[in-house]
Amino acid sequence: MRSSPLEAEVQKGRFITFEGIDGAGKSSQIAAVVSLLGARGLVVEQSREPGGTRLGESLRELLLHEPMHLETEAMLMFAARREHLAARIEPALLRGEWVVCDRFSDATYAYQVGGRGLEPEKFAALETWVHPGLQPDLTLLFDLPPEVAASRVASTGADPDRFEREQRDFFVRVREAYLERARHAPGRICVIDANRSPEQIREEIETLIKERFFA
Ligand SMILES: Nc1ncnc2c1ncn2[C@@H]1O[C@H](COP(=O)(O)OP(=O)(O)O)[C@@H](O)[C@H]1O
Ligand SMILES: Cc1cn([C@H]2C[C@H](O)[C@@H](COP(=O)(O)OP(=O)(O)O)O2)c(=O)[nH]c1=O
Repeated sequence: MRSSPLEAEVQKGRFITFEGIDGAGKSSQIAAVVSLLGARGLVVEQSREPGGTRLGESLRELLLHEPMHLETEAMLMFAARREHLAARIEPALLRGEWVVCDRFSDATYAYQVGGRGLEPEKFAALETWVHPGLQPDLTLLFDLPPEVAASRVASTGADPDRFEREQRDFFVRVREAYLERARHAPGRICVIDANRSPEQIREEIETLIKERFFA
């Protein structure tokens, strides 16, 4: 028996992504959103890019540590994403589950187009190839000055990867590309001022998610 449009709507899974330059503070906020959704009885699939599958995690290792041509980098990001979509994201959404993902294609636009200088047409061709017609339902873009983000990354004491070792102007370009992408998709991408306390940010995100999905 076919479900009514209302039932179909209720059963439909939602796709939420988190974006921002390295050190923006996404990680702990993702955990808060996952528990907020879980507390509503929703089944939530949490993942990250590059990664999310065994193959994707192997590609992540290469992407984060192995020097490579910028087009190789862009294509490997999308190769990992293709696998991730097929193996996890699309099946979860079809089951009516919610997917919360640390980064998606906006990161490729920001880092590879904005940061590295990949031609936007090449990015658009890959995006159309890999996920035609699919975009997140909501993207939370954590925005803050690169110098603040860099000092947060440094304070973790962890060995910086290939991206985290980039200089300030790289992150200025990445940030600008993210904001440009947000200007083109104002209904999907919400810009969050990430240069505030974790509590203030969490409150804003909780309100936003309640208004967007549960009002
Ligand atoms: N709002 C915040 N204010 C100050 N420090 C923060 C904030 N959010 C996160 N941090 C700290 O900054 C560092 C990077 O945060 P993280 O969540 O790993 O960033 P991301 O996942 O965006 O790279 C961590 O040490 C974290 O504790
Ligand atoms: C998904 C994606 C990530 N990246 C970069 C951004 C990050 O520097 C890096 C890994 O992202 P992330 O998991 O946020 O790093 P960390 O766990 O260290 O906070 O990959 C791209 O350059 N393009 C992409 O498409």
